Amino acid sequence: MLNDRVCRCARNALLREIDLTPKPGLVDRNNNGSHIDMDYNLFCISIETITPFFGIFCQYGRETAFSVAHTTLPGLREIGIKCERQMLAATDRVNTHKGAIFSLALLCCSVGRLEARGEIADISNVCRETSLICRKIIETDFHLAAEKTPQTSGEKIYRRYGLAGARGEAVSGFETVRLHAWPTYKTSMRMYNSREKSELIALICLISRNNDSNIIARAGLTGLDFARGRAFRALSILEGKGYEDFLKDVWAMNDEFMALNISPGGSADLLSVLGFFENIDQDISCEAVC
Ligand SMILES: CC(C)(COP(=O)(O)OP(=O)(O)OC[C@H]1O[C@@H](n2cnc3c(N)ncnc32)[C@H](O[C@H]2O[C@H](COP(=O)(O)OP(=O)(O)OP(=O)(O)O)[C@@H](O)[C@H]2O)[C@@H]1O)[C@@H](O)C(=O)NCCC(=O)NCCS
Ligand SMILES: Nc1ncnc2[nH]cnc12
Repeated sequence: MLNDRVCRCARNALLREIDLTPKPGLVDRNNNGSHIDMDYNLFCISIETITPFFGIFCQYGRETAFSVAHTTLPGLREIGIKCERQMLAATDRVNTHKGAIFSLALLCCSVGRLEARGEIADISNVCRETSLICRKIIETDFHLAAEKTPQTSGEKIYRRYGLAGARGEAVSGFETVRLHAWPTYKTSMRMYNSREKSELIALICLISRNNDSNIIARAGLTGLDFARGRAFRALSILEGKGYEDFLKDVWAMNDEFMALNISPGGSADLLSVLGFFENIDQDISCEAVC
């Protein structure tokens, strides 16, 4: 897959995420969720700003494909920090996609590494490669930096609760997406033949299972427990009463999350990861057929 196709896969995944409406507590086409500092247009500006970097992440993966995976993370992070800076410059310092940059950068780099070695860049291989790149990230970011004053939400949350947030998800090879949201999405696509309905069901599945550091940072473990339980309840409504009742309940969830300042930003990023999975899955099947 050419670097510009990888860029398109990542950009499309980010656009599908921001376009999905409703999304409890999150920015969408209808409202800004639990956010006073960002809206739909700002996310679109952010997406166009960071998109070119996904090709650079992929090219970096091609150039370091035969290096031991975890030794390439510092170099990838240097590019990621430049990308973050461009994002913050474009958004007047609002953090729209810090987590999405991290997750998608790893996936784009993994595509480059696999293709440079002549291996197929399917979901399973890309997730395994990402896990190998991040193999030492918990040790280096948290344990070796134990004396360092925690600066970010993730560092503070790990220090306090032992939950690894975005890093933990990457180390697991995006297990919450791979083992839960992606199968749920594929089943929903077969049942409803609707990408929008399937994306929303997958998002609620993610919220029900994800240890989202954004929720913890804003509403503590109590907020995380509430959000996960509330998402499970919406899924049980889907199973028991069907999609229309589920959708009504998700709109109610949005009001409840906003009242509690809950924003599942990490789950929104994992929905972008799911969109990236679908795009590379289709690209492979397309290449196979085309
Ligand atoms: C590796 C880093 C990204 C780690 O950053 P941090 O130490 O902060 O770690 P986390 O808090 O764990 O995660 C950072 C962001 O990742 C998203 N996230 C959270 N939990 C999960 C999860 N379980 N799975 C996946 N992703 C997760 C989340 O990002 C989204 O939410 C942000 C917007 O929400 P908001 O509440 O507005 O956030 P704030 O502005 O911080 O709060 P307010 O001030 O508004 O109240 C947005 O970022 C979304 O993307 C987490 O925020 C990082 O340290 C790093 O290394 N970056 C530089 C290197 C780099 O980019 N490398 C790329 C190649 S490796
Ligand atoms: N749609 C969204 N709303 C709020 N935070 C997010 N982080 C990633 N996507 C988001």
